[in-house]
Amino acid sequence: MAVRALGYVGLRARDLETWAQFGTRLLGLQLTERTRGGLAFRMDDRRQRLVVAEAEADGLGVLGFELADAAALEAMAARLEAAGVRVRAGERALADERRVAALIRLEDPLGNRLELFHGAETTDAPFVPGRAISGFRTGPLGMGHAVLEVPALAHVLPFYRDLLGFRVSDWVEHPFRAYFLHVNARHHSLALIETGRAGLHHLMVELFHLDDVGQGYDLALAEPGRVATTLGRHTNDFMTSFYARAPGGYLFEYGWGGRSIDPATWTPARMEDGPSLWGHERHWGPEAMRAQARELRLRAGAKGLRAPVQVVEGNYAPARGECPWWDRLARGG
Ligand SMILES: Cc1ccc(O)c(O)c1CC[C@@H]1C(=O)CC[C@]2(C)C(=O)CC[C@@H]12
Ligand SMILES: [Fe+2]
Repeated sequence: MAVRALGYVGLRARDLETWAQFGTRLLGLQLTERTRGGLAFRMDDRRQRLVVAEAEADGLGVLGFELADAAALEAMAARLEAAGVRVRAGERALADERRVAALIRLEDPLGNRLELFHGAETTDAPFVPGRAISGFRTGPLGMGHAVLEVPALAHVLPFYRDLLGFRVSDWVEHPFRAYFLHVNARHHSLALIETGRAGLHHLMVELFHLDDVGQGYDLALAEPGRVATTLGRHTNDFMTSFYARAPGGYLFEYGWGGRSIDPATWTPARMEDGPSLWGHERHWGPEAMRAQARELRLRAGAKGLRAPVQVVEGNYAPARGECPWWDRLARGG
């Protein structure tokens, strides 16, 4: 019955052309369709991962959460209805448009549209990215994560946690309140930040290679106002990322190196070390960055005393036999 992954996302945009450029040239998505007053993008072997519909206002259209099969979907629909949530069957035409076998439609307590589905269509046609990237880390981890701004956590958290079955990875109390929720080995597929507003804060997509993120950062830096934060690494999911302003006001987090958790043994904990090991500073442009350098140096020094992030063979740590001193000192070989 449980939600397995963030399967797809629908956005609403006033200017499709600008979005098409952003999606392909910066993010590296494959634009597959420009019809029905909208855009469709691929990220992997799925026929479709992101759709952008032409609309009066920019923002979130729908979050598509994936369940295992028809039985799981049916059980979830029954559970939601029993709890008093209005659930509508997705029409055949909508399922076709989403390229899934079946779906149900509902709204979260804030009115954000959700679709629960199973049976996403895949294709053997190769993924052709919009710029030269190695590819997106998806599969069982889903397409990435979504972060929603909420006026009050108390009105929304019980819905996702207790009804839809999302599990808490960790939470923050200062300087803002936020909850990070998982449904698979991705540290969070959904997060809720209490800002007093309602809406989409950001979407995160994860790349296979750090170079994809670094080159994306270079491209974003070349456009005035595109970069919202500097490159940085998060304390909770270890994601190395930067945030880009998408056309429409919300952000896209472009990341690499996120940890995989084991949901069976994970224990939720309060985050105490701030959002980032380093970086993720508000980006002001080159002039202001130079002026801010002293403060950044001090902050980097303070953060540098922290314990290292999880050591993963061949990734954060050299592979066995590759670096003798590491084998001796860190591995105790
Ligand atoms: C804290 C955190 C951990 C992992 C994430 O994937 C993630 O997006 C975050 C949120 C980071 C951070 C925030 O919560 C407040 C608003 C911030 C400062 C931004 O404007 C960009 C980064 C955001
Ligand atoms: Fe994020």
